[in-house]
Amino acid sequence: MVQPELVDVVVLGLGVGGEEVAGRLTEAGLAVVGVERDLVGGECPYWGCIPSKMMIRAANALAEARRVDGLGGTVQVTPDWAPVARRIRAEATDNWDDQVAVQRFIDKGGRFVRGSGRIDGPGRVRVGDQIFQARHGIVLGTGTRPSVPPVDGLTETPYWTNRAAVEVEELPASLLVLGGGAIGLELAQVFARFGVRVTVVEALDRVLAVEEPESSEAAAAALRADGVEIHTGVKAARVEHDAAGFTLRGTEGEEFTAERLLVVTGRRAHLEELGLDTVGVDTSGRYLPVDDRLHVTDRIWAVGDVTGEGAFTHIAMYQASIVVADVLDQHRRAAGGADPSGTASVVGGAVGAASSLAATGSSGSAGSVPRADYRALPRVTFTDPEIGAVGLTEQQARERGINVQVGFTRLPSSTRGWIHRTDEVGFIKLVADADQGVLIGATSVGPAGGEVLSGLVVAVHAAVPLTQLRHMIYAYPTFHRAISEALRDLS
Ligand SMILES: Cc1cc2nc3c(=O)[nH]c(=O)nc-3n(C[C@H](O)[C@H](O)[C@H](O)COP(=O)(O)OP(=O)(O)OC[C@H]3O[C@@H](n4cnc5c(N)ncnc54)[C@H](O)[C@@H]3O)c2cc1C
Ligand SMILES: NC(=O)c1ccc[n+]([C@@H]2O[C@H](COP(=O)([O-])OP(=O)(O)OC[C@H]3O[C@@H](n4cnc5c(N)ncnc54)[C@H](O)[C@@H]3O)[C@@H](O)[C@H]2O)c1
Repeated sequence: MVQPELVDVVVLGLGVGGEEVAGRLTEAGLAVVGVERDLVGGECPYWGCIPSKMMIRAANALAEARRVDGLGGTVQVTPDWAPVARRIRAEATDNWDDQVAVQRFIDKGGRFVRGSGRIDGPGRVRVGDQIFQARHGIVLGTGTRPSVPPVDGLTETPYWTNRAAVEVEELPASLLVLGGGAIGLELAQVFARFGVRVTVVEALDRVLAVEEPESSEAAAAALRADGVEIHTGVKAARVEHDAAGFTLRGTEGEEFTAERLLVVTGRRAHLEELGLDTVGVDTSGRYLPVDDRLHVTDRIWAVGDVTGEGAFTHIAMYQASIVVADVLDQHRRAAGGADPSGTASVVGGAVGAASSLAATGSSGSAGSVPRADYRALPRVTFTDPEIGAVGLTEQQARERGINVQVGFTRLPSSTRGWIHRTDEVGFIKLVADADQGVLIGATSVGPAGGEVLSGLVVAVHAAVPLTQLRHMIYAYPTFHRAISEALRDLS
């Protein structure tokens, strides 16, 4: 029988959230074991946010160059994927090697274990034949994997997920994109701008259906302008693959063909793999429900995509800071002024520092542990135009029975939009709670929609009174000045 190693905390999954928790707790002097089966950093740096935004940056540069005609001369644009693929390998992913990230954690004093971890009773984690007993508890940052719909024939075909799309070195002539959400739209536009014939097939009646209907329209219009074919309301029935490529058939007899098929129909947490049954946690849901300090149950926390609070890197980081504060608070209480690391084994040289933390009392009391608050959750879909949103959509607000006011303005009718020649693209939409006199949601679509959003996030987060927002000075002629127009339109 293998003896368990006694440590302070085990972090299972070192993606965005887990890496942050493990690193900061280690820096604070706790004995931390970080377990990762794939690459330290997770989806975002290797197959998600960062490489996809490098692709978008390149595609937008092509699109911007094409806009020179009629504004300042003529430009002949010849797309070339090679520099994009090179940049993703060399600058973003180190050819999908996480050695630097692993070493960073070890240098902080953490103990790194490569492998698939599983909970094995209270406070206990098993990785292969190693067992760790965590004195303070376990943090789950195990993320999600692509959710592949049960379409006849699909799993037998060599379809792409986001990983293959990011790793591609030679572009196909044509691409079918199943799923018109954030990933589908961002990647569809990139590939279209590099000359790929792209078709998006979406089951719902509009793309980007989680956002305002006006956002869906703007995204669809922009992609169509780039040559993307968009089909909504299609229920995929069957997928076939042969030497010529893929055929996707819909339940109404629709037929779409392309050289490659990219499946981006959402993500799924694989809770059944985590051994949560050994601690009495129900895993029948889609995600792992957590309270506002990210507790799943006693001494088990979760961060990031696995919590289902929003699949965004900024959510994982936000939640990580709360977990770090909560674990340190628990650690200090457990120490009771004595050397708290005395009962834990020496892990990666971390021993001893925990007592200095207890002595300085630097992390505040239980009352100071911040609580998670998602009212002002920002989202940005990095299509061109960017689609930024915060808080509730109009429909969500109405469904909650709020006395809603809506303000809307089109960017092309603002001075900056007109100068910039945004054509028919871009708008600001505000959703206000008329009784409270504050904004509870907003959408900003335009060339810098994600950046313009920041002021609106502050307004929703801090519940800035509408009277204050109306009496603010908005620089002329900026894109964000359109917010003052939308405020005037609130009714
Ligand atoms: C194409 C794409 C583009 C995106 N763009 C953006 C963007 O622009 N902005 C944004 O905010 N978000 C974006 N996201 C979402 C973002 O990548 C995720 O929200 C983020 O990665 C979540 O971090 P996480 O730590 O929860 O999970 P992950 O990053 O998924 O990490 C979880 C880690 O846990 C490991 N793991 C799982 N189970 C175990 C186990 N049992 N034992 C050991 N290790 C385990 C996995 O190997 C993985 O490394 C994008 C995602 C994709 C796919
Ligand atoms: N810019 C960003 O912040 C960014 C970018 C990419 C991804 N992400 C995150 O990653 C998450 C996952 O992205 P995603 O695009 O895979 O998921 P998503 O849930 O955003 O979109 C999936 C889309 O696929 C559709 N769909 C589902 N089943 C289908 C089927 N059988 N046939 C056709 N369409 C189907 C859904 O209706 C939906 O529109 C997002 O929720 C987002 O939080 C964020």
